[in-house]
Amino acid sequence: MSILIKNAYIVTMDKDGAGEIPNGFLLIENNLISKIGSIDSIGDISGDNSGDADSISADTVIDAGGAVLMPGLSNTHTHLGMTLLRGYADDMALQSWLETKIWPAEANLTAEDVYYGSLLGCLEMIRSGTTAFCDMYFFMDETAKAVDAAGIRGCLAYGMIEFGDLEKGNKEIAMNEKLVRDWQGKAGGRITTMYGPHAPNTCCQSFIKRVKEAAERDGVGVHIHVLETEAELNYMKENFDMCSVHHLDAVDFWNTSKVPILAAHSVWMSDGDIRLFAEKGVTVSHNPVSNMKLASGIAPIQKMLDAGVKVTLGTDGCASNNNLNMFEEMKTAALLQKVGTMDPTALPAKAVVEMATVNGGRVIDSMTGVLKAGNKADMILVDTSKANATPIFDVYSHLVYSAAASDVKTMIVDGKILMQDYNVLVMDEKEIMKKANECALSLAERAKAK
Ligand SMILES: C[C@H]1O[C@@H](n2cnc3c(N)ncnc32)[C@H](O)[C@@H]1O
Ligand SMILES: [Zn+2]
Repeated sequence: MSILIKNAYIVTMDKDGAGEIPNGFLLIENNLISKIGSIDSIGDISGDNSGDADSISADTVIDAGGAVLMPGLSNTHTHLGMTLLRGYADDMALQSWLETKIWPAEANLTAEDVYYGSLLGCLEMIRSGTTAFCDMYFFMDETAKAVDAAGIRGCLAYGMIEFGDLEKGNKEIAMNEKLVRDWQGKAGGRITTMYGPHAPNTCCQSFIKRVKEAAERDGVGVHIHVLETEAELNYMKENFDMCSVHHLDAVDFWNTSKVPILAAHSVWMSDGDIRLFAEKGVTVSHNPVSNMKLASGIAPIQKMLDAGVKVTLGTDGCASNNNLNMFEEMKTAALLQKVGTMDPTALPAKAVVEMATVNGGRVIDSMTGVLKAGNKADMILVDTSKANATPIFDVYSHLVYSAAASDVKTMIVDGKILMQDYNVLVMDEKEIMKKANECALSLAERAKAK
């Protein structure tokens, strides 16, 4: 199978390579990018001198019509099944939101709920340009099945909460071990796994240490929430005389020499915490919309980037965002850093696009996030024949400040077309929305009845 995309404005995100290719073409063979270049210089790239893209043959030819062709976006922190709880409880602080609303509702979740919630999430991601995501939730077999069916890429962790209860901890770890055993590398490599200890204030230190050892044994990463709120910071200081980062550093948790660590939020980081994350090579998933909605605070992202921390972008779950829109997330990330530091030069547009593509891609699959020959064929076309795309002086500025998620018209993941010219080819949209809505209403009914 081969696909040729021509007449595209290619944003490769390849720092050492092509950069932007205004009149570009890209050839996909099976699941890989095999050629990429400028139509104007095609003789140099294809090896023949016929001078136009038509000289490259492909099973399918997509004329991009001047649209932006770029790496698919990576959403590095989600709880996909929570699409069912979109708008279930708003305008609250994290702790009371979790304890009085979200956890009681989640106690009623069924496998079917998470299956349809995950499919709905995949649909929303396809429509808004996200080709890959990192998840932490429950009934993860169901999310894996949804990812398999939808054709996107997912890095799945089971969300473990043990509150220092050894017996519960054993059960939780066994669930995550099973997820790794059953799904690591499945769906042609589109599904990978991680361990998901929920947070330093919901899992005890010795449990998190154990989880890290299991992850190292299995060769998969760890996805954890850390320093999301000031309340967490205060709780850790009161109970352990240390912040969450140092509390876990005491058991060498942040050491990434064997497996990667993905730290969601990292809002209440001290300068010392930032240095430690930079030294250890921890990746931070910044989730600005959720942080603003729950009034958790402003993560010092520009400081982290300056210190050399790897930073990616995520939406968090649909109950604290309340969508999976990475375009909205990119714009919010840029605006929040600027107003948070009172410096309009903080987090410029291109740095944000890097977070959402190169950096996020690297966490999920090292062969994604950049459009170059040899990488996996995960990409999107962003329509530029729109009022909000006229004119475009700078493509990164356009993508961050004026593009809309609904401008994404085509998506290819692992060499397969999932959406073409706004038509989703991999699922029955109406049916999935109907099923997910039924599950959501029934879940809310069950939660209320208790
Ligand atoms: C995996 C677990 O994480 C919870 N969860 C969802 N959103 C957040 C957040 N912003 N911070 C901490 N936990 C969260 C889910 O509701 C689930 O219980
Ligand atoms: Zn979260």
